[in-house]
Amino acid sequence: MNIFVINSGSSSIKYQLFQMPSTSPICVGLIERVGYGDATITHKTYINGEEKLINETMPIPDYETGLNEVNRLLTDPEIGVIQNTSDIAAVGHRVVHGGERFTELTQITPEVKEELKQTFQLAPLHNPSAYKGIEVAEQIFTNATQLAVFDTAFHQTRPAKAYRFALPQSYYTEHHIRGYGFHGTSHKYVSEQAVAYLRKPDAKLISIHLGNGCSMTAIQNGQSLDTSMGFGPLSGLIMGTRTGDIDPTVIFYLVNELGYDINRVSDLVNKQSGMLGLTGFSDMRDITKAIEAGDENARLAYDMYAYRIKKFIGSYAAVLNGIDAIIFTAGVGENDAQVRQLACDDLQYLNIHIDREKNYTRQPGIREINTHYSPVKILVVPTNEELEIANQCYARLKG
Ligand SMILES: Nc1ncnc2c1ncn2[C@@H]1O[C@H](COP(=O)(O)OP(=O)(O)O)[C@@H](O)[C@H]1O
Ligand SMILES: CC(=O)OP(=O)(O)O
Ligand SMILES: [Mg+2]
Repeated sequence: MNIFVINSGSSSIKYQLFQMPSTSPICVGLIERVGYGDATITHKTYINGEEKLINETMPIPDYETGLNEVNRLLTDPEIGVIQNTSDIAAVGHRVVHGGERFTELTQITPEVKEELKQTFQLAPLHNPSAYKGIEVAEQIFTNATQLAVFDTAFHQTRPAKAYRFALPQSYYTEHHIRGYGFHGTSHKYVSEQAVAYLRKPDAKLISIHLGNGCSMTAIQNGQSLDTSMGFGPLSGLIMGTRTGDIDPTVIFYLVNELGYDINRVSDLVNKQSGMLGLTGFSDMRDITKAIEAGDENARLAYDMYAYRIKKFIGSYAAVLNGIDAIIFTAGVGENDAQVRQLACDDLQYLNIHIDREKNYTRQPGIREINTHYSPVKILVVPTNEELEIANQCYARLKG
């Protein structure tokens, strides 16, 4: 059975085609810079043990164009991996925000789509593009079962004391205003990998997902106890273009004193802030280059980014009453040794000892970067949200 997974992000589309139940990827792809004239497609296929790589740069104005390009590559007579789009049994969609309504994997129906539209305001960078991905996939993969896997689902186990806000009761009961938490599919996947690696099902884990969006989760017995993102994917850590935690008084000031309307505030805190606002770059590789070139703003932004992570490590050590392992994952977490170093340095009090040499040595797969005497393990665990989604979809189809 073939399952196709689409992970529509704020400016990227990640996709993978899996042969199930073996979980072998038949094709893995990434489109970056959707919405720009110079979008790039990286499309890899794996057939009979042979890997082929296709790189293309072209204008991709929207998600529909992007997914049609993916369809073209999948079914191309020469390099295609499927003969016909009906060879795909299911399409799994990553949907970032499920609100209170969607707490587990859900088959997409016209009613579900209507309800998904109600979530656009809650995750404006993500849910509209996921919705678009669903609409296009329904047109391309007409015979496939369309399933949605929500980032918020894994965080359903959090206790009320962790997810409730200190607003009057009715804001929760009538308007469902509460913390939801995101990147759940990734936190679930990497924490399960870590549990298997440690051979400790009740491990106390702090999972640190550092991609474009960034979040941290405290996990025990495979369950999320607390997480740094809230009502929408905006709070907590400093991110590529999002502020993370800021004092809400700033927003009153922008509106009342500087005359901003609320859409401008939303654009500012979601799209113009974070590392982009501080340095002019949202990609950590560009920021590292700027630091090497002596850019003081980039240095400060980088220190702020790591400092915020360190503060959450301390906070979640308290939530968990101890730590067995810290997990770094996603684009920055897996690749940026200096961020890991700064976030874990000087935490001896919490029994965290990072090994500089191991940290800076690159290796594929799960790896341990703590010193041999460190009571707390520090792990780099590559995430694979698409594989986690494919596994969940397969389990549902098998009944
Ligand atoms: N070698 C690297 N060094 C530092 N940062 C990297 C490296 N490779 C990727 N990144 C960072 O990873 C980010 C993307 O991570 P990813 O997990 O793919 O995010 P998302 O899924 O949110 O798009 C990029 O913005 C970039 O900052
Ligand atoms: C929820 C979220 O921020 O997702 P991403 O990191 O893919 O932007
Ligand atoms: Mg991501």
